[in-house]
Amino acid sequence: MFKALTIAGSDSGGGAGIQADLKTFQELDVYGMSAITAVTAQNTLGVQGVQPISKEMIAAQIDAVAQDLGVDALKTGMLFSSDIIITVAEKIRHYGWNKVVVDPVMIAKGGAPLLQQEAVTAVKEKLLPYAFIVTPNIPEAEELTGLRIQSEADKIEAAKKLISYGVKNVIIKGGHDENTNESIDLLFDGKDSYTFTSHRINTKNTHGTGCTFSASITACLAKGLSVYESVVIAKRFITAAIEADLELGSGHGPTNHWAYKRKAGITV
Ligand SMILES: Nc1ncnc2c1ncn2[C@@H]1O[C@H](COP(=O)(O)OP(=O)(O)OP(=O)(O)O)[C@@H](O)[C@H]1O
Ligand SMILES: Cc1ncc(CO)c(N)n1
Repeated sequence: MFKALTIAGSDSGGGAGIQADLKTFQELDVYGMSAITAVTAQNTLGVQGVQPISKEMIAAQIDAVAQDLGVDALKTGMLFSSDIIITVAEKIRHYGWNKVVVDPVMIAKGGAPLLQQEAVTAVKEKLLPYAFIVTPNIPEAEELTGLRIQSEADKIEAAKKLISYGVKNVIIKGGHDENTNESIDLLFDGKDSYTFTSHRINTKNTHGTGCTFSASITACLAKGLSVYESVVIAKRFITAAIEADLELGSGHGPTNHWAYKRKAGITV
């Protein structure tokens, strides 16, 4: 039995955040647990409200899981404020967790802020030193490094800068690079870089792609796979989920979390 924890925000619409993470853990045969950092009122059209949870309650959720169930790997998603980031980083340090996936969530697809601007420094200084892998999209990598990313060489430069903050591995996702008909993710382990390429799927239903991708990596790390192997599976999982996207709601619809398992011929 492998167990994974997500420390992230709730998306009432079910396509991103905690809900996407738990669905992904389940599909990859990993027992999922959660510590909710904020509740969002959200659907495919946008974010209608955000209510952060107190840092005491976030700490209590993490302690409850750590002290009874145990954690093989964890991911962080929406953390919203510096206070929450510091609380989470302190718990990661306290429990000595090292399979830590940091998805530096900043802005929802519709443009709503999920991280306060003044909290970016806390992500860099307080959280990234504990990250085994950080999974920014291109705008997030630009914000964290202050660099412009337009080419593969730029991605490597940005990844090197992120490594200098104490992260072990970096994957810069290519979902936002609409200049190509491919979606290219670049993994850098501090020494070598590897690219993971899929054809660009023409759909507006990409709500929660980043959450789903980082949750897949977390589930695979929990099972004991290497970072490279985990990214291979995560890329297959997210590509299948976007290919079989769900036409739900009238905005950016969710991806299909059960597509990967169905594709493998596993039906219940
Ligand atoms: N249109 C697409 N076609 C194929 N793959 C895609 C597409 N959009 C995103 N991806 C893949 O989905 C994963 C997540 O990338 P993306 O850059 O969309 O993350 P994100 O912006 O953090 O997502 P989120 O909307 O959850 O914040 C990556 O593996 C990326 O290559
Ligand atoms: C709660 C939450 N976390 C992350 C994202 C990013 O997709 C979102 N839209 N909502």
